[in-house]
Amino acid sequence: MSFRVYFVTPDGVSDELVMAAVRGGATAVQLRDKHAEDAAMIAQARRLRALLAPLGVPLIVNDRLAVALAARADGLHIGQSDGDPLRMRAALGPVAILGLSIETGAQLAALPPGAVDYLGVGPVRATATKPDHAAPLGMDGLARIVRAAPVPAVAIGGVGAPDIPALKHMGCAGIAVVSAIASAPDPEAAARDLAQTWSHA
Ligand SMILES: Cc1ncc(COP(=O)(O)OP(=O)(O)O)c(N)n1
Ligand SMILES: Cc1nc(C(=O)O)sc1CCOP(=O)(O)O
Ligand SMILES: [Mg+2]
Repeated sequence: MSFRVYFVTPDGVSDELVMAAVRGGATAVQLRDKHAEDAAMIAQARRLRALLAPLGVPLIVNDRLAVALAARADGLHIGQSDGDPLRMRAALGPVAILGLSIETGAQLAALPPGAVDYLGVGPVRATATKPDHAAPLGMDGLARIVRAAPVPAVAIGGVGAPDIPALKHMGCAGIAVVSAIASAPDPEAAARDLAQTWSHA
């Protein structure tokens, strides 16, 4: 799996927007909707999985283990207060992709060995997309965590194309973005710009 351009969806995302991001070059998709009913999220995750699987693009579900299981998603992303990673791993099985948010060096130090496949590290900067975000790490704080990470780490929170060279060179496996794609006038072109910038960095 490649996390180079990891599209994290805004609430209420359309299937069309997700597919535009993937046409542009998004390599992974996280269905994140903080307000949808479980049933609606399961239905959308099933549709997206059917569209994305033939393209080799994994679908990760944010927060909701039951949705990930019901939709046979490729994986689940959890935060520090979303449950025990070891319990999630046991429920998902060994093949599923499990991601965990890391906001501090102390959280990284407490990571149970072997529990998760990747880390989402952030926020790099303050972002209106997640009003309850932790204190921004800045590039230096991010680099300290990324360099110590035992599994691939993606940068999240207020990041965009201009950050890519620095993030790639510090060792990030990719960038996870909402607004850099979803709020762009042309989401497909924005995803293409992120993917090409990553390739050339
Ligand atoms: C790739 C990635 N990294 C971090 C997060 C944030 O997860 P969390 O801290 O659980 O916050 P919410 O997204 O649930 O608001 C993420 N979703 N994806
Ligand atoms: C979903 C999410 N998690 C974050 C974290 O720091 O864990 S920041 C964030 C929102 C990222 O959106 P944008 O790319 O628009 O800044
Ligand atoms: Mg969460």
